[in-house]
Amino acid sequence: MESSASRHIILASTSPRRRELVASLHIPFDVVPSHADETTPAGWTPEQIVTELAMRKADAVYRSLENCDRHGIIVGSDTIVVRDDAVLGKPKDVEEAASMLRSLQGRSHRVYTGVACVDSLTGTRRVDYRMTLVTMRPLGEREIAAYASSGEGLDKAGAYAIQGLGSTIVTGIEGCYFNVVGLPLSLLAEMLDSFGIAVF
Ligand SMILES: Cc1cn([C@H]2C[C@H](O)[C@@H](COP(=O)(O)OP(=O)(O)OP(=O)(O)O)O2)c(=O)[nH]c1=O
Repeated sequence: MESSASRHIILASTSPRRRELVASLHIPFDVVPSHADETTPAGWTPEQIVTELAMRKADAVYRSLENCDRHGIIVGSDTIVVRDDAVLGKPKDVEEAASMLRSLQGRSHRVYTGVACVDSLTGTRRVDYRMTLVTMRPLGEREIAAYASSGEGLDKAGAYAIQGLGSTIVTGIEGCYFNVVGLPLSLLAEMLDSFGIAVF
């Protein structure tokens, strides 16, 4: 069996943000969306949720590529927003987006992203996560309604995008910015290094 995958990433994601972030590493990559089931049992901790879902996404692609000659490190990732003990995923509509924003404004919350890497040749796997603390300024009802209906947060955990118009409502972060956007690049680089792939 060959020891490690070639210098190539297979991104198990439909997210255009993750694609852009991986591109910034200048490592050749391609994208294979995973469509893994993203439900988890009640009572799981944020760390459990993001590490399990990141691995589910990478593993679904690993299994779909069996007996195929595409090789590389398969990368799966999952992001959630946690307010007190409530886990916020992506809102289902503008109304739910508004209610998420109402609960996040004027305070801090945590953003967790899990990252899983699976070597397509050996099946060797690793998973880890990062957490970033994000503070949002107070928002009035009119602002909440206007931002929610802009649609920017509809496909994002917590119903906002720090990298977009959401940048104007976030007043501070503690931790990795890229973790909030969906892929902590310093963690990914560390994990790739452990598979023998140096970023530079
Ligand atoms: C909080 C926040 C989240 N997000 C995004 C990152 C993730 O793409 C998304 C959370 O959904 P995920 O389920 O983690 O990912 P996804 O469905 O977009 O893509 P895939 O599962 O195919 O990889 O929210 C931002 O882009 N900006 C932000 O500020």
